[in-house]
Amino acid sequence: MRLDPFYLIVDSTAWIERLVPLGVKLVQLRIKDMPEAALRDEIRRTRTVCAGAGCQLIVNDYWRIAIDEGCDFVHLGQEDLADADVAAIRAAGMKLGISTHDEAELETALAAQPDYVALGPVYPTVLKQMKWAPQGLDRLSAWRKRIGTLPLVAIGGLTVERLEGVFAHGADSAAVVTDITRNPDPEARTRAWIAATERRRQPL
Ligand SMILES: Cc1ncc(COP(=O)(O)OP(=O)(O)O)c(N)n1
Ligand SMILES: Cc1nc(C(=O)O)sc1CCOP(=O)(O)O
Ligand SMILES: [Mg+2]
Repeated sequence: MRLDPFYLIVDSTAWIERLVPLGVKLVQLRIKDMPEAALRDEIRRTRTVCAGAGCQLIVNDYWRIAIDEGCDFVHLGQEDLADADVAAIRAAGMKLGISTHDEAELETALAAQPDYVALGPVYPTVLKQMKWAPQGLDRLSAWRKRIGTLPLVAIGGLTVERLEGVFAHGADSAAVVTDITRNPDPEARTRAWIAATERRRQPL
């Protein structure tokens, strides 16, 4: 499996309706603290938008709802994974991406036979408080050596200007939130990400 080199992460269908039509091919819906009925509605609407745009949707955290709604890819962190029924995720035919922040987490993730692993935060992030110091680029290279050809996602503090560094150190895909959503012109910044990753993009 190949991941698009530009991995957008947003917290609403509204963002997805706004940015996916620009040419985004890989997006994660990462919603926190929403009542279940509203969450289901967001996932359902996002799924429709992504299907129409030929964009791979990855649902963060809510693997049960993702199964119910016929989604085909979920992302889980280590705590999510500990509570999840990976066999049920697989039985539903879903792909699974897993977060890692240190070697022990990487071993736990690999034991679940994921479809990608994410390493973060590569750079400092302002999105959420992290208990890990920034990993740095050499850590990406170490992950690349350890995981062979398994897709590797870099996340945390990424910007257009930092892309070449993460790809040169072994990342297949670069995940981003605030460089786009807190940019004064999110559409222009999305186009800049698409352009900067164009030569690494392959048709889905
Ligand atoms: C691509 C990607 N990498 C890492 C994360 C973080 O997942 P997690 O550690 O479960 O934290 P939350 O995002 O759920 O707060 C991610 N979502 N996506
Ligand atoms: C959601 C998330 N997970 C991370 C991890 O390291 O697991 S870093 C992160 C935040 C990414 O946002 P930004 O691109 O704004 O830094
Ligand atoms: Mg999570």
